[in-house]
Amino acid sequence: MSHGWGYEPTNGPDTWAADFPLANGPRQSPINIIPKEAHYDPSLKALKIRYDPSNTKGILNNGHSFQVDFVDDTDSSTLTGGPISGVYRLKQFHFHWGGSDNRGSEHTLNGIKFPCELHLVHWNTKYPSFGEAADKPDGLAVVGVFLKIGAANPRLQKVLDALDAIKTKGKQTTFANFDPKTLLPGSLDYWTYEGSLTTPPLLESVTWIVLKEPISVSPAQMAKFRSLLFTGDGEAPCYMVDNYRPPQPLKGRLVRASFK
Ligand SMILES: O=C1NC(=O)[C@@H](c2ccccc2)S1
Ligand SMILES: [Zn+2]
Repeated sequence: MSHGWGYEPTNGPDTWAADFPLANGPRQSPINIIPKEAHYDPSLKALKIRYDPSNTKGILNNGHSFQVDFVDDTDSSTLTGGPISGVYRLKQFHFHWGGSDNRGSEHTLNGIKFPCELHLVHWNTKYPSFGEAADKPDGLAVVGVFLKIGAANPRLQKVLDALDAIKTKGKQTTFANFDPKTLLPGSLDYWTYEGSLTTPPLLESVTWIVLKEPISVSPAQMAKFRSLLFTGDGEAPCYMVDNYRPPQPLKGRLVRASFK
């Protein structure tokens, strides 16, 4: 029985193409962002992000990361403006991180890896649901935020304090009234490019919006991320670390900047 995809040597990113041929597609993510090679586009609009904390539904260890899910049956938590047209609804946010502070992000900046990267996943309401949007070229928009080692980030703490209750794969717990906007940096300057999901099925449906300004995270807070397990109750424990896909070939794509 073939074990599912993951981030170990036997099932990690280098093995995904066997089951998910899109892995070698023309618009794969993440990428290495080289600011000097990005094209400033004055026609890019400012991001408009409006989240309703009461939409927070819960927090789950999905065996690859942990995610905070949101009620998405109305337009109360949305992303508009920026490089996208129409209204995209917030579905969930999650993170990718490393086993030590020198790695963990999916996107890199001039080849530099950050210890962690936040992804806020939104789907295009021109489609009836996330599931319907997920395989359309304009189906999803993910806002990526780099986390940089520094002072402890008080905005992260409520999320990290919930992790003790979801240590193993499949565990979920109540999590309410959280405003993901509090996790965003002061500047909403961004780079944008057309890409994909960074996990199988690697669908080429994501308009990526990567913020220029990182938010802070302390070494102790990073240790909290690393206390989670990839494995379920009763399985030999394997710490949830290095759950990131490395940068993929740009294949001629343009990376645009919303700022000079
Ligand atoms: O930005 C991304 N990060 C991930 O883990 C991928 C994903 C896959 C399915 C649902 C939501 C996100 S796409
Ligand atoms: Zn992600």
